[in-house]
Amino acid sequence: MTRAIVLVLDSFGIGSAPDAERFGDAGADTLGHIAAACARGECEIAGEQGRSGPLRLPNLASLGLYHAHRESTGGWAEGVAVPTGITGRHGFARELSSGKDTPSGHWEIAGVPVRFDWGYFPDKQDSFPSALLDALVSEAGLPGVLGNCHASGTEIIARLGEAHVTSGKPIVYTSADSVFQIAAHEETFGLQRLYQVCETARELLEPYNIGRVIARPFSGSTAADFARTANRRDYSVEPPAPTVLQKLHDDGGEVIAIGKIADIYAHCGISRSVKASGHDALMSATLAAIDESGERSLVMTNFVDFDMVFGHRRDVAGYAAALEHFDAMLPELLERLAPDDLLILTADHGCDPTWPGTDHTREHIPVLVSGAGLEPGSLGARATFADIGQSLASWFGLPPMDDGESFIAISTRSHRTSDHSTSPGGL
Ligand SMILES: O=P(O)(O)O[C@H]1O[C@H](CO)[C@@H](O)[C@H]1O
Ligand SMILES: [Mn+2]
Ligand SMILES: [Mn+2]
Repeated sequence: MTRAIVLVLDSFGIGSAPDAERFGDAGADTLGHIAAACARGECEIAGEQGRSGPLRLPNLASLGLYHAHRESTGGWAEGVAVPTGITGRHGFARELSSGKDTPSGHWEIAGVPVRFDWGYFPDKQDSFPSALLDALVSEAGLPGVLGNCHASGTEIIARLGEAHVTSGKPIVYTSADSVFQIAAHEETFGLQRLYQVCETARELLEPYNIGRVIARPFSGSTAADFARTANRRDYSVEPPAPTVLQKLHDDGGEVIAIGKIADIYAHCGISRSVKASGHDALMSATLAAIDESGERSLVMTNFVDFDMVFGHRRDVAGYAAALEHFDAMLPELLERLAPDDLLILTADHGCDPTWPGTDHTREHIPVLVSGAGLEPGSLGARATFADIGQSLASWFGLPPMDDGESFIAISTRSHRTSDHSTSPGGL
Protein backbone atom coordinates (compact mmCIF):
# COMPACT_ATOMS: atom_id res chain seq x y z
CA MET A 1 0.00 0.00 0.00
CA THR A 2 1.09 3.58 -0.59
CA ARG A 3 0.47 5.24 2.74
CA ALA A 4 2.30 7.88 4.75
CA ILE A 5 2.11 8.79 8.42
CA VAL A 6 3.42 12.22 9.43
CA LEU A 7 3.77 12.99 13.14
CA VAL A 8 4.46 16.61 14.06
CA LEU A 9 5.98 17.00 17.53
CA ASP A 10 4.81 20.58 17.95
CA SER A 11 7.77 22.83 18.86
CA PHE A 12 10.43 20.09 19.00
CA GLY A 13 13.32 22.04 17.49
CA ILE A 14 16.81 20.55 17.31
CA GLY A 15 19.07 23.58 17.22
CA SER A 16 19.17 27.22 16.34
CA ALA A 17 18.54 28.09 12.67
CA PRO A 18 21.07 30.13 10.64
CA ASP A 19 18.69 33.12 10.71
CA ALA A 20 17.80 32.75 14.42
CA GLU A 21 19.56 36.01 15.32
CA ARG A 22 16.85 37.93 13.44
CA PHE A 23 14.32 36.48 15.92
CA GLY A 24 16.49 36.95 19.03
CA ASP A 25 16.91 33.17 19.12
CA ALA A 26 20.59 32.60 18.27
CA GLY A 27 21.67 29.66 20.44
CA ALA A 28 18.19 28.28 21.13
CA ASP A 29 18.07 24.48 21.07
CA THR A 30 14.93 22.79 22.37
CA LEU A 31 16.29 19.22 22.42
CA GLY A 32 19.83 20.18 23.42
CA HIS A 33 18.84 22.38 26.33
CA ILE A 34 16.30 19.87 27.66
CA ALA A 35 18.96 17.12 27.50
CA ALA A 36 21.51 19.36 29.25
CA ALA A 37 19.06 20.23 32.05
CA CYS A 38 18.25 16.52 32.50
CA ALA A 39 21.97 15.68 32.60
CA ARG A 40 22.46 18.29 35.34
CA GLY A 41 19.73 16.60 37.39
CA GLU A 42 17.35 19.55 37.02
CA CYS A 43 14.43 17.59 35.59
CA GLU A 44 13.48 15.33 38.48
CA ILE A 45 9.76 14.61 38.79
CA ALA A 46 8.69 12.29 41.60
CA GLY A 47 5.84 9.79 41.43
CA GLU A 48 4.37 7.34 38.96
CA GLN A 49 4.23 9.82 36.09
CA GLY A 50 7.66 11.12 37.04
CA ARG A 51 11.09 10.97 35.51
CA SER A 52 14.69 11.21 36.63
CA GLY A 53 18.25 11.60 35.36
CA PRO A 54 19.54 11.95 31.79
CA LEU A 55 17.08 12.23 28.92
CA ARG A 56 16.12 8.77 27.64
CA LEU A 57 14.60 8.56 24.17
CA PRO A 58 15.75 5.14 22.92
CA ASN A 59 13.20 4.77 20.14
CA LEU A 60 13.60 8.26 18.70
CA ALA A 61 17.35 7.73 19.03
CA SER A 62 17.12 4.55 16.95
CA LEU A 63 15.33 6.52 14.25
CA GLY A 64 18.30 8.91 14.26
CA LEU A 65 17.15 11.82 16.46
CA TYR A 66 20.47 12.38 18.22
CA HIS A 67 22.39 12.03 14.96
CA ALA A 68 20.12 14.64 13.34
CA HIS A 69 20.65 16.94 16.34
CA ARG A 70 24.41 16.50 16.05
CA GLU A 71 24.29 17.33 12.35
CA SER A 72 22.27 20.44 13.21
CA THR A 73 24.38 21.72 16.12
CA GLY A 74 27.80 20.10 15.74
CA GLY A 75 27.68 18.18 19.04
CA TRP A 76 25.89 15.34 20.78
CA ALA A 77 23.08 16.22 23.17
CA GLU A 78 24.40 16.03 26.74
CA GLY A 79 24.00 12.85 28.75
CA VAL A 80 22.05 10.89 26.14
CA ALA A 81 22.80 7.29 25.16
CA VAL A 82 23.79 7.39 21.51
CA PRO A 83 22.73 4.14 19.82
CA THR A 84 25.31 2.09 17.97
CA GLY A 85 22.97 1.27 15.12
CA ILE A 86 20.15 3.35 13.70
CA THR A 87 17.17 2.15 11.73
CA GLY A 88 15.95 5.29 9.99
CA ARG A 89 16.92 8.12 7.70
CA HIS A 90 17.69 11.24 9.71
CA GLY A 91 18.29 14.86 8.90
CA PHE A 92 17.31 18.37 9.83
CA ALA A 93 15.61 21.15 7.92
CA ARG A 94 15.62 24.92 8.05
CA GLU A 95 12.62 27.15 7.50
CA LEU A 96 12.11 29.41 4.49
CA SER A 97 8.93 30.98 5.84
CA SER A 98 9.18 34.46 7.29
CA GLY A 99 7.63 33.49 10.65
CA LYS A 100 8.28 30.87 13.32
CA ASP A 101 4.61 30.15 13.91
CA THR A 102 2.56 26.96 13.71
CA PRO A 103 0.69 27.57 10.42
CA SER A 104 3.88 28.68 8.62
CA GLY A 105 5.72 25.58 9.86
CA HIS A 106 2.93 23.18 8.94
CA TRP A 107 2.23 24.70 5.55
CA GLU A 108 5.93 24.61 4.69
CA ILE A 109 6.08 20.94 5.79
CA ALA A 110 3.24 20.39 3.31
CA GLY A 111 5.22 22.06 0.52
CA VAL A 112 4.03 25.67 0.78
CA PRO A 113 6.44 28.10 2.51
CA VAL A 114 4.99 31.43 3.66
CA ARG A 115 7.05 34.06 1.86
CA PHE A 116 4.91 37.07 2.78
CA ASP A 117 5.08 38.77 6.16
CA TRP A 118 2.22 38.16 8.56
CA GLY A 119 0.72 41.06 10.47
CA TYR A 120 1.79 41.27 14.12
CA PHE A 121 0.52 43.33 17.04
CA PRO A 122 3.11 45.36 18.98
CA ASP A 123 4.34 44.30 22.41
CA LYS A 124 2.91 47.16 24.50
CA GLN A 125 -0.23 47.85 26.52
CA ASP A 126 -3.06 48.44 24.04
CA SER A 127 -1.53 46.14 21.43
CA PHE A 128 -4.66 46.14 19.29
CA PRO A 129 -5.94 49.08 17.22
CA SER A 130 -8.93 50.69 18.92
CA ALA A 131 -10.91 50.57 15.65
CA LEU A 132 -10.59 46.78 15.67
CA LEU A 133 -11.66 46.39 19.30
CA ASP A 134 -14.51 48.91 18.94
CA ALA A 135 -15.85 46.95 15.98
CA LEU A 136 -15.53 43.65 17.88
CA VAL A 137 -17.32 45.03 20.94
CA SER A 138 -20.10 46.44 18.81
CA GLU A 139 -20.59 43.51 16.39
CA ALA A 140 -20.31 40.79 19.05
CA GLY A 141 -22.43 42.70 21.58
CA LEU A 142 -19.75 42.72 24.27
CA PRO A 143 -19.58 44.97 27.37
CA GLY A 144 -15.92 45.64 26.47
CA VAL A 145 -12.68 43.61 26.51
CA LEU A 146 -9.84 43.02 28.98
CA GLY A 147 -6.16 42.39 28.35
CA ASN A 148 -5.24 44.04 25.03
CA CYS A 149 -1.55 43.12 25.38
CA HIS A 150 1.08 40.41 24.81
CA ALA A 151 0.74 37.66 27.41
CA SER A 152 1.21 34.06 28.34
CA GLY A 153 -2.22 32.44 28.21
CA THR A 154 -2.06 30.83 31.64
CA GLU A 155 -0.66 33.93 33.33
CA ILE A 156 -3.35 36.22 31.89
CA ILE A 157 -6.29 34.08 33.01
CA ALA A 158 -4.82 33.99 36.53
CA ARG A 159 -4.45 37.78 36.43
CA LEU A 160 -7.69 38.80 34.70
CA GLY A 161 -9.94 35.73 34.94
CA GLU A 162 -11.91 36.93 37.96
CA ALA A 163 -12.45 40.39 36.44
CA HIS A 164 -13.66 38.64 33.27
CA VAL A 165 -16.18 36.50 35.17
CA THR A 166 -17.50 39.55 37.03
CA SER A 167 -17.67 41.90 34.04
CA GLY A 168 -18.45 39.52 31.17
CA LYS A 169 -15.64 41.13 29.16
CA PRO A 170 -13.53 38.54 27.30
CA ILE A 171 -9.74 38.66 27.59
CA VAL A 172 -7.97 39.48 24.33
CA TYR A 173 -4.22 39.02 23.99
CA THR A 174 -1.49 38.20 21.51
CA SER A 175 2.17 37.11 21.37
CA ALA A 176 5.18 37.18 19.05
CA ASP A 177 3.04 35.00 16.76
CA SER A 178 0.56 36.42 14.31
CA VAL A 179 -2.41 35.69 16.56
CA PHE A 180 -5.49 37.24 18.13
CA GLN A 181 -6.40 35.10 21.15
CA ILE A 182 -9.63 35.31 23.13
CA ALA A 183 -9.90 33.75 26.58
CA ALA A 184 -13.31 33.38 28.23
CA HIS A 185 -14.87 31.24 30.94
CA GLU A 186 -16.62 28.21 29.47
CA GLU A 187 -19.62 28.35 31.78
CA THR A 188 -20.11 32.00 32.72
CA PHE A 189 -19.38 33.37 29.24
CA GLY A 190 -20.33 30.22 27.31
CA LEU A 191 -18.31 28.12 24.88
CA GLN A 192 -20.52 28.64 21.84
CA ARG A 193 -20.59 32.38 22.48
CA LEU A 194 -16.79 32.40 22.65
CA TYR A 195 -16.62 30.59 19.30
CA GLN A 196 -19.04 33.14 17.79
CA VAL A 197 -16.92 36.04 19.05
CA CYS A 198 -13.87 34.37 17.48
CA GLU A 199 -15.67 34.05 14.15
CA THR A 200 -16.57 37.74 14.27
CA ALA A 201 -12.94 38.58 15.11
CA ARG A 202 -11.75 36.38 12.22
CA GLU A 203 -13.80 38.49 9.79
CA LEU A 204 -12.75 41.82 11.31
CA LEU A 205 -9.07 40.85 11.16
CA GLU A 206 -9.11 40.37 7.39
CA PRO A 207 -7.29 43.69 6.68
CA TYR A 208 -4.64 43.00 9.34
CA ASN A 209 -3.17 39.84 7.76
CA ILE A 210 -3.30 37.87 11.00
CA GLY A 211 -2.66 34.13 10.75
CA ARG A 212 -4.91 32.84 13.49
CA VAL A 213 -7.69 33.66 15.90
CA ILE A 214 -7.61 31.22 18.83
CA ALA A 215 -10.46 30.52 21.24
CA ARG A 216 -9.03 29.85 24.71
CA PRO A 217 -11.84 28.64 26.97
CA PHE A 218 -11.10 28.04 30.62
CA SER A 219 -12.97 26.81 33.69
CA GLY A 220 -12.63 27.01 37.47
CA SER A 221 -13.95 29.29 40.18
CA THR A 222 -11.06 31.51 41.29
CA ALA A 223 -7.69 32.72 40.06
CA ALA A 224 -6.12 29.87 42.02
CA ASP A 225 -7.85 27.13 40.02
CA PHE A 226 -8.63 28.59 36.59
CA ALA A 227 -7.46 26.07 33.98
CA ARG A 228 -7.75 26.02 30.20
CA THR A 229 -10.00 23.29 28.83
CA ALA A 230 -9.56 20.98 25.84
CA ASN A 231 -12.02 23.06 23.78
CA ARG A 232 -9.41 25.38 22.28
CA ARG A 233 -10.24 26.14 18.66
CA ASP A 234 -7.97 27.69 16.01
CA TYR A 235 -9.36 29.79 13.16
CA SER A 236 -6.59 29.91 10.58
CA VAL A 237 -6.56 31.67 7.23
CA GLU A 238 -6.19 29.36 4.25
CA PRO A 239 -2.71 28.39 2.99
CA PRO A 240 -1.56 30.68 0.14
CA ALA A 241 -1.34 27.79 -2.36
CA PRO A 242 -2.55 24.17 -2.50
CA THR A 243 -0.55 22.03 -0.08
CA VAL A 244 0.37 18.41 -0.72
CA LEU A 245 -2.62 17.51 1.48
CA GLN A 246 -4.90 19.36 -0.92
CA LYS A 247 -3.23 17.78 -3.96
CA LEU A 248 -3.52 14.27 -2.58
CA HIS A 249 -7.13 14.86 -1.57
CA ASP A 250 -8.02 16.29 -5.00
CA ASP A 251 -6.30 13.33 -6.68
CA GLY A 252 -8.58 10.85 -4.89
CA GLY A 253 -6.36 10.09 -1.89
CA GLU A 254 -7.50 10.22 1.71
CA VAL A 255 -6.11 12.76 4.18
CA ILE A 256 -6.87 11.96 7.80
CA ALA A 257 -6.12 14.86 10.14
CA ILE A 258 -5.65 14.14 13.85
CA GLY A 259 -5.72 16.80 16.58
CA LYS A 260 -5.11 20.40 15.47
CA ILE A 261 -4.11 19.48 11.90
CA ALA A 262 -7.46 20.29 10.21
CA ASP A 263 -7.67 23.68 11.93
CA ILE A 264 -4.07 24.55 11.02
CA TYR A 265 -4.75 23.91 7.32
CA ALA A 266 -8.08 25.79 7.58
CA HIS A 267 -9.80 22.48 6.67
CA CYS A 268 -8.31 22.61 3.14
CA GLY A 269 -7.53 19.19 1.66
CA ILE A 270 -8.80 17.23 4.68
CA SER A 271 -10.92 14.11 4.06
CA ARG A 272 -11.57 13.36 7.72
CA SER A 273 -10.70 15.12 10.95
CA VAL A 274 -10.40 13.47 14.38
CA LYS A 275 -10.08 15.68 17.45
CA ALA A 276 -8.31 14.35 20.54
CA SER A 277 -6.80 15.94 23.61
CA GLY A 278 -3.56 14.81 25.26
CA HIS A 279 -0.76 12.77 23.72
CA ASP A 280 -2.21 9.39 24.75
CA ALA A 281 -5.49 10.14 23.01
CA LEU A 282 -3.70 11.63 19.99
CA MET A 283 -1.59 8.48 19.63
CA SER A 284 -4.65 6.23 20.04
CA ALA A 285 -6.47 8.20 17.34
CA THR A 286 -3.40 7.91 15.11
CA LEU A 287 -3.23 4.13 15.58
CA ALA A 288 -6.95 3.79 14.85
CA ALA A 289 -6.57 5.89 11.70
CA ILE A 290 -3.66 3.74 10.54
CA ASP A 291 -5.74 0.60 11.06
CA GLU A 292 -8.67 2.07 9.13
CA SER A 293 -6.88 3.79 6.29
CA GLY A 294 -6.44 2.22 2.90
CA GLU A 295 -4.45 2.77 -0.28
CA ARG A 296 -3.19 6.34 -0.91
CA SER A 297 -3.81 7.61 2.59
CA LEU A 298 -1.96 10.25 4.55
CA VAL A 299 -2.42 10.23 8.33
CA MET A 300 -1.10 13.43 9.89
CA THR A 301 -1.09 14.15 13.63
CA ASN A 302 -0.02 17.18 15.65
CA PHE A 303 1.21 16.49 19.19
CA VAL A 304 0.44 19.91 20.64
CA ASP A 305 1.22 19.47 24.34
CA PHE A 306 4.99 19.72 23.78
CA ASP A 307 4.32 23.32 22.75
CA MET A 308 1.18 24.38 24.56
CA VAL A 309 1.64 22.68 27.94
CA PHE A 310 5.44 22.60 28.26
CA GLY A 311 7.32 24.79 25.72
CA HIS A 312 5.35 28.02 26.18
CA ARG A 313 5.17 27.39 29.92
CA ARG A 314 8.97 27.01 30.04
CA ASP A 315 8.49 23.72 31.88
CA VAL A 316 11.75 21.91 31.11
CA ALA A 317 11.12 18.83 33.26
CA GLY A 318 7.56 18.53 31.92
CA TYR A 319 8.83 18.73 28.33
CA ALA A 320 11.43 16.01 29.08
CA ALA A 321 8.79 13.75 30.63
CA ALA A 322 6.45 14.30 27.68
CA LEU A 323 9.23 13.38 25.23
CA GLU A 324 10.02 10.21 27.17
CA HIS A 325 6.34 9.31 27.25
CA PHE A 326 6.00 9.89 23.51
CA ASP A 327 9.11 7.79 22.92
CA ALA A 328 7.61 4.94 24.95
CA MET A 329 4.51 4.99 22.71
CA LEU A 330 6.53 4.65 19.51
CA PRO A 331 7.09 0.84 19.49
CA GLU A 332 3.33 0.21 19.29
CA LEU A 333 3.09 2.62 16.37
CA LEU A 334 6.00 0.97 14.57
CA GLU A 335 4.38 -2.44 15.05
CA ARG A 336 1.13 -1.25 13.50
CA LEU A 337 2.76 -0.02 10.30
CA ALA A 338 2.71 -2.12 7.16
CA PRO A 339 6.23 -2.84 5.87
CA ASP A 340 5.98 -0.35 3.02
CA ASP A 341 4.30 2.48 4.97
CA LEU A 342 6.31 5.69 5.04
CA LEU A 343 6.71 7.25 8.50
CA ILE A 344 7.97 10.81 8.98
CA LEU A 345 8.53 12.41 12.40
CA THR A 346 9.15 16.12 12.43
CA ALA A 347 8.29 19.46 14.08
CA ASP A 348 6.97 22.88 13.05
CA HIS A 349 9.33 25.27 14.93
CA GLY A 350 11.17 25.33 18.25
CA CYS A 351 9.96 26.40 21.70
CA ASP A 352 13.06 26.06 23.86
CA PRO A 353 11.76 25.82 27.44
CA THR A 354 15.02 27.28 28.78
CA TRP A 355 14.80 30.39 26.59
CA PRO A 356 13.78 33.85 27.91
CA GLY A 357 10.14 34.83 27.39
CA THR A 358 7.37 32.41 26.43
CA ASP A 359 7.51 32.47 22.63
CA HIS A 360 8.58 29.99 19.94
CA THR A 361 12.25 29.79 18.93
CA ARG A 362 13.59 29.81 15.37
CA GLU A 363 15.18 26.38 15.02
CA HIS A 364 15.92 23.53 12.70
CA ILE A 365 13.37 20.75 12.79
CA PRO A 366 14.16 17.02 12.84
CA VAL A 367 13.33 14.99 9.74
CA LEU A 368 13.20 11.33 10.76
CA VAL A 369 12.04 9.02 8.02
CA SER A 370 11.55 5.29 8.33
CA GLY A 371 9.57 2.34 7.03
CA ALA A 372 9.07 1.79 3.33
CA GLY A 373 11.98 -0.65 3.27
CA LEU A 374 14.49 2.18 3.25
CA GLU A 375 18.12 1.85 4.22
CA PRO A 376 19.28 3.81 7.29
CA GLY A 377 21.50 6.83 6.73
CA SER A 378 21.72 10.59 6.73
CA LEU A 379 19.44 12.96 4.85
CA GLY A 380 21.78 15.77 5.83
CA ALA A 381 20.83 19.44 5.95
CA ARG A 382 17.60 20.18 4.14
CA ALA A 383 17.20 23.74 2.84
CA THR A 384 13.47 23.88 3.57
CA PHE A 385 10.76 22.07 5.53
CA ALA A 386 9.12 21.77 2.09
CA ASP A 387 11.41 18.83 1.31
CA ILE A 388 8.89 16.83 3.32
CA GLY A 389 5.97 17.98 1.17
CA GLN A 390 7.94 17.38 -2.01
CA SER A 391 8.81 13.86 -0.80
CA LEU A 392 5.17 13.16 -0.02
CA ALA A 393 4.21 14.35 -3.52
CA SER A 394 6.80 11.91 -4.89
CA TRP A 395 5.61 9.12 -2.65
CA PHE A 396 2.00 9.48 -3.77
CA GLY A 397 2.92 9.93 -7.44
CA LEU A 398 1.60 13.51 -7.53
CA PRO A 399 2.98 16.27 -9.75
CA PRO A 400 5.93 18.01 -8.04
CA MET A 401 5.33 20.90 -5.65
CA ASP A 402 6.88 24.28 -6.52
CA ASP A 403 9.18 24.15 -3.48
CA GLY A 404 11.42 21.56 -1.90
CA GLU A 405 13.60 18.71 -3.00
CA SER A 406 12.35 15.17 -2.53
CA PHE A 407 14.40 12.75 -0.50
CA ILE A 408 12.62 10.00 -2.38
CA ALA A 409 14.61 8.94 -5.43
CA ILE A 410 13.19 9.61 -8.89
CA SER A 411 13.47 5.92 -9.71
CA THR A 412 11.33 5.23 -6.65
CA ARG A 413 8.72 7.76 -7.77
CA SER A 414 8.39 6.31 -11.25
CA HIS A 415 8.36 2.85 -9.75
CA ARG A 416 5.54 3.77 -7.38
CA THR A 417 3.37 5.43 -9.97
CA SER A 418 3.65 2.41 -12.26
CA ASP A 419 3.29 -0.30 -9.65
CA HIS A 420 1.89 0.29 -6.17
CA SER A 421 2.13 -3.33 -5.14
CA THR A 422 5.87 -3.79 -4.71
CA SER A 423 8.06 -2.39 -2.00
CA PRO A 424 10.10 0.46 -3.49
CA GLY A 425 13.29 -0.11 -1.53
CA GLY A 426 15.38 2.97 -2.16
CA LEU A 427 14.64 6.32 -0.64
O1 LIG B 1 0.46 31.49 25.96
P1 LIG B 1 -0.53 30.77 25.10
O2 LIG B 1 -1.94 31.26 25.25
O3 LIG B 1 -0.44 29.26 25.29
O4 LIG B 1 -0.16 31.14 23.61
C1 LIG B 1 0.74 30.45 22.81
O5 LIG B 1 0.01 29.74 21.88
C2 LIG B 1 -0.20 30.52 20.72
C3 LIG B 1 -0.18 29.63 19.53
O6 LIG B 1 1.04 28.93 19.41
C4 LIG B 1 0.91 31.55 20.71
O7 LIG B 1 0.39 32.82 20.56
C5 LIG B 1 1.61 31.37 22.00
O8 LIG B 1 1.88 32.56 22.63
MN1 LIG C 1 3.39 24.83 16.73
MN1 LIG D 1 2.91 27.59 20.16
